[in-house]
Amino acid sequence: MKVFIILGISAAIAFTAVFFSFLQKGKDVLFEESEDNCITEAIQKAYNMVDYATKYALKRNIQGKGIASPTSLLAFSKFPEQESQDISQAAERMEMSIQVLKQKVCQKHKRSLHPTGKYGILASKPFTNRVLGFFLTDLLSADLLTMIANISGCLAYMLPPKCPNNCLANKYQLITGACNNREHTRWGASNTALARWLPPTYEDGLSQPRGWDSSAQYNGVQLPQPLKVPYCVKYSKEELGEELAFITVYPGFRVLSDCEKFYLTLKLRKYMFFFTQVTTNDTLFKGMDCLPFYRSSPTCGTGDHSILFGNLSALNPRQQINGLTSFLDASTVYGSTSTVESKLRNLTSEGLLRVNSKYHDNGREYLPFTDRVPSPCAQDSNASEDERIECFMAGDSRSSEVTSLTAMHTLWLREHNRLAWALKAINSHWSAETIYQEARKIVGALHQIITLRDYIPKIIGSDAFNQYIGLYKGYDPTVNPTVSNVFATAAFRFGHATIQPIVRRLNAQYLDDPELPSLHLHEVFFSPWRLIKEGGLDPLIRGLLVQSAKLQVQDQLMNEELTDKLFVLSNNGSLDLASLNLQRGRDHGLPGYNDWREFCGLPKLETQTDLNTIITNQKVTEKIMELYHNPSNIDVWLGGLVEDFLPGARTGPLFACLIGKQMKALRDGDRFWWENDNVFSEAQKNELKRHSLSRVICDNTGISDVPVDAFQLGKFPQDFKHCSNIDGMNLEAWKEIYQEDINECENEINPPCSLTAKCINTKGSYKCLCTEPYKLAEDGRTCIDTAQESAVH
Ligand code: HEM
Repeated sequence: MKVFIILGISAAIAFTAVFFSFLQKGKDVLFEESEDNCITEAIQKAYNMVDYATKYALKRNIQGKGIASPTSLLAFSKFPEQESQDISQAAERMEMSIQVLKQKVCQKHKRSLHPTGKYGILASKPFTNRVLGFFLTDLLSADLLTMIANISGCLAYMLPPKCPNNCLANKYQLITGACNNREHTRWGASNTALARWLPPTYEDGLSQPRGWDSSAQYNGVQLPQPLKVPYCVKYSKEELGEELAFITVYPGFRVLSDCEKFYLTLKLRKYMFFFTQVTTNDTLFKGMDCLPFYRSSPTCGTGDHSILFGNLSALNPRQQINGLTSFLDASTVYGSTSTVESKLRNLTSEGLLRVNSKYHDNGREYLPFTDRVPSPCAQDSNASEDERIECFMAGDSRSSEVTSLTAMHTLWLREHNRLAWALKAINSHWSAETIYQEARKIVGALHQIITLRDYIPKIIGSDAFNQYIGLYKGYDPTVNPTVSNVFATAAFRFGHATIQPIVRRLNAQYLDDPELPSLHLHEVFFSPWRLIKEGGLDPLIRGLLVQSAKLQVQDQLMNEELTDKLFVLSNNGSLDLASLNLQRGRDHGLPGYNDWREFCGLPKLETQTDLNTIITNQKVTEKIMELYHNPSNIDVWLGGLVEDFLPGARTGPLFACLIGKQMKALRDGDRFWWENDNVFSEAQKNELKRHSLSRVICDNTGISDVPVDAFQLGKFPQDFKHCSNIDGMNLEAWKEIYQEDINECENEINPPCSLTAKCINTKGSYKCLCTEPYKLAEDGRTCIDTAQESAVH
């Protein structure tokens, strides 16, 4: 005992000495370097700015009084949960410190500029001759740099997560998606950087978006302002329908939400408003100098502050955080962090998700309301002041963005609870945790099946599906499933061209209902009250089943509802989804259209004639060339969107390639993919395959007739089937044969182990153990002396 006390005291002394020397060193570094208070002031200033912005600016934006502006609504739908906020804030503090230090004239420390210096190397792409200021590592000591990293909290988020190695963690995906890959534990996890398939193109090589510097030239010309781009895609004519049902849009929406969400960066940096100046001709945005645009938050250790985490050769340009898990694991239903998950779960029930305690839909559940009140969702103008209907809460904060999307979120909440009840009925001995996890696992598998089997082939066509995705050959731990930046920021936003501007609500005969007239899209933005007070889920879902998705025509890509009226709840401003998409691509440093075509092995397009080989509508190519002058300058979202479709597809070759490659990575790099060995039993897999979105609708709404394939547009009644004829899974395959465990060791009459061995009971069996120097004999029940045994031999 004494030994331990002495050791303890020595350790304490040693620790204190190290601790104080560290503090002293830190103090020296901070205060000696900053006799003129230059550095400490700069850091302090940066921190104050970030903390102020976090506390007030964003909050004010989100919780303003009166009718919410489009920007507040966008902010609300992208508002990060606490854990993600902490990470974003750490990264912001770090980046802001560096920015302030860069701007601050620390003459005493400032060395001569490096005309071809370290930034010069970076700036070679595309601005070799730009002098971007003195290099910061020349100015700050390594100790101080590490200290800034530490103080900001960034270092902590760069360490690999600890992976639990217990039975539960091996059976069910962690809520954050971490540890799915045992070696690369952060692959696909929430709150990590989006993957880069091509190096980013920032103007300064690190973080400045293309087009920020209005004098910068690309292939001899300036890039067009994003607000000019709706000119190429916007239209206001009557709708053209296509042969897919409008509901096709919503799995897409779900996939995206499963995959990524960007956090708002703080409204501080001057290039917040980069390239969104409104020109005098923009009648739509009259009276506004610029459209607000929040940059996506950087991840720790990238962008301006990457210099802190390595030498120059390892410089790390700005990367963006993905707040959700990358995996198709239904994180839109369950959340991507344990904090959100525990808000969504009903922890006192048998594995259920929480439901709305105030409102019901003909006896069926609604999503619970958000706890971030008052939320910015629109209110019924006929309702009294105190009868507020807040935004809903789901695994993804965008669940209230459009009423039809809310309906789909609600459908999956109900499916989880339906499964949980059914599993409990089959396996009464299961704990609440097992029921919750098993139901979650099934819902995750259904998301995977519906996405990959029923949805993606219709989007990229069967040829591209076979080329880029193909048959499943098993889990490949070398594949990184992390969602790529180009997928999130460009390719998967093809969906914005498939949105109908009208939302229909239909009665049980699938006819327009005079009580529930059709609505314009802008009338259903952030309006959960419409769901609750205007007929619930069923009329909306019927509308999605018989209304066609919008046909994508090259000169009619995005309706005015999305370009002129995005998130408009009153006349206090507007957003435009087309320019947001473009700006986002530049904010994320996406290379241009031709770079991505080359990445996919598609020929580079040099001239308008080349463009016309893949975009048959010449008026469109003319407009594009008028804006961009050179095909290489085209922003990838626009270029990919206007390409002619592949046969049987809803995208052209570029987006088919990018979506296909992403889907393959999401499938092959997922250890918990439903088809992987030992994730489900063979019997369970066979049952899962029988299920479909149509069945989910039948089981969770009052709708009695549906098409067999919910995505294929059909006419009622001839193309519809009664729900009793729609196939679905039989949960008996999840029945666990439970036998009460018999403790064999208690059998005194016929003891399983000899008297020399110790008997240990195990589930369904027993073990006989011997202690040294004895070992178990071949009969498995007697202990023999090893010394005697070797003497005999
Ligand atoms: C009425 C329907 C829709 C509306 C109002 C809508 C609106 C938005 C908005 C405002 C953003 C954020 C823009 C930014 O600041 O960068 C966004 C992002 C995105 N949208 Fe849509 N969208 C809709 C449907 C879809 C569909 C059908 C798809 C795909 C099939 C899709 C794919 C994406 C993707 C991949 C992102 C980026 C990821 C994210 O921010 O979560 N959207 N959408």
